[in-house]
Amino acid sequence: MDNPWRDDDFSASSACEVAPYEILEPERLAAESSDLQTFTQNIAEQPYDPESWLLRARCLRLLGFPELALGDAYKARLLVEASQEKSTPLGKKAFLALCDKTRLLHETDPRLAAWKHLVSTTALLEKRVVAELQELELQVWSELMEGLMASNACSDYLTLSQEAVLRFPQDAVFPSEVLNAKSWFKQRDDILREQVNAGEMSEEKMQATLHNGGVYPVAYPWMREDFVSREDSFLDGCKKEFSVRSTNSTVSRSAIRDVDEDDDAPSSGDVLGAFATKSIAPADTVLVDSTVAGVTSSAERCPTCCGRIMEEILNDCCSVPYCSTDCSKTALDTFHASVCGKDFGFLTSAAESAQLTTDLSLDSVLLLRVLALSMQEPTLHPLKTSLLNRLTPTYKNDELIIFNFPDHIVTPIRVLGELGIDVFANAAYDTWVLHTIRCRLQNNKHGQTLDGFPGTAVNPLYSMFNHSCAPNVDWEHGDSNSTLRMFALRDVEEGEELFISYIRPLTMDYAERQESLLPWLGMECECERCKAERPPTEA
Ligand SMILES: C[S@@+](CC[C@H](N)C(=O)[O-])C[C@H]1O[C@@H](n2cnc3c(N)ncnc32)[C@H](O)[C@@H]1O
Repeated sequence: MDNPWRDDDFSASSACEVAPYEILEPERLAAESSDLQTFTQNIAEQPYDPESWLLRARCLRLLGFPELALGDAYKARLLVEASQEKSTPLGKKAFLALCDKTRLLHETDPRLAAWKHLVSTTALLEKRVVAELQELELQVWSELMEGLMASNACSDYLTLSQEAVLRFPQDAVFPSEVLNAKSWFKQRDDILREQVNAGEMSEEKMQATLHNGGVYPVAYPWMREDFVSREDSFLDGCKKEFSVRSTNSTVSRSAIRDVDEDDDAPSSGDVLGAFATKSIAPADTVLVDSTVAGVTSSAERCPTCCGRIMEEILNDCCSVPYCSTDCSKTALDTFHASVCGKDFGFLTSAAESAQLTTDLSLDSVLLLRVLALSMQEPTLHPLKTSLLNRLTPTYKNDELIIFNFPDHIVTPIRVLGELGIDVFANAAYDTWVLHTIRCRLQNNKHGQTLDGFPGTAVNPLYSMFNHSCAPNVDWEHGDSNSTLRMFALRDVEEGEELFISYIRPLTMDYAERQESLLPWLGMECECERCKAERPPTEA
């Protein structure tokens, strides 16, 4: 966020259905984006001052990024609550930060000169800060509610406003927030119920929509170019990975998203795909791809490959069992050191009750794995580490990415804390980084059910395959682990792009396929079958 703001293709993530976001007028935008840099700088200098986080939260919401505003407002809340207790190291640091700031302001701001006597002794200063904290706390809760509204998190808004009324019974405003939230929730419930009754929406989707908010996945305007697209060196490295795993395929630039029909030039954009390097016969293996980050609902499977553990293999450091010496070594080399001895029971016990591969509790365990992997490449920014650097999100997307406060703000911040990352002082794991990681995972992970246990995984080479509604490749994995075998569905010629299908069943008609694919593609499917079936008005 301390990088200069890229004005060119800035779009907001806010998608509030009750008060749609409007991009600020240029002058206001310039002022807020400059404030954003100032607040970011203030946070870098004094990360434990809750007020700086609150100010930046407000600024981020006004700029159209409520999911980030909520991250900052939640950090402000944690700091306020800790400093009210003062018993923890965090509380002491936060209280001290506020005391220092208050004293300095009274010493240097001419408008406060007349009030200097109010902070002239330590006891007076502390009394003043305690009063400021009460005021700050109310502002933080109000900001959280604003953020929840702007991120469409109607259900969380209702819960938080009800909590606010209990926590601040004297406050005159919070009861009206509850009324607002209830009326919004009912309105949403009625609209969705009508869609279910009309057969336009499944009951399952209705419940997810009712209880979750959503934001547009966007490239944040302060992101460096190499966070938005991958360098050529990545392509070279990925070609080498293919050459180890496959005798008949490689990765190269794909023209799948080049919608300009007259342009015959190879794609210059950052869109890659898998290609046959020789002819491939039906059922022949294209490649075998082991998972780098796979999780299941069972705590009893191998942490590395999600396989069954027939004979327990242990490392020297702790009693976590693996299914093989390869897996125990991979764990040590790539992620285990970051989690060893730490308690993530709150995540794994939630995941154990997952019924579907899309359960958000599985996503949280996957996020933990990905963070643990990135921490073992400490010299790189998390978004540049070997797994995350390869994954692309879909930014040009009219479809919202699910967002809710417990799963996407509270849990990730707790996970980072358990991993030993100071979420206040370590900007490398700021909320925009976490949210970008989520968008990348969302676009590249796949569901897996092993021996009846639902799970989710990212397989590094599989994630390079584009989609076609008439695929020439399919993939399978047994119950034994998350390793995927990709195989040809028909004769494939040398040089042909290799496509899998992201959706099932492929018997769906054109419109149904587009709807199912939108979350992944963010545009109409550009495969040959869809191009041929596209209704003439849209061609
Ligand atoms: C799993 S990734 C595939 C590899 C990706 N092309 C890359 O460069 O890393 C999925 C993304 O590829 C693009 N894509 C794949 N199939 C597509 C299709 N049929 N039409 C348009 N875009 C497609 C979309 O941007 C999608 O979000």
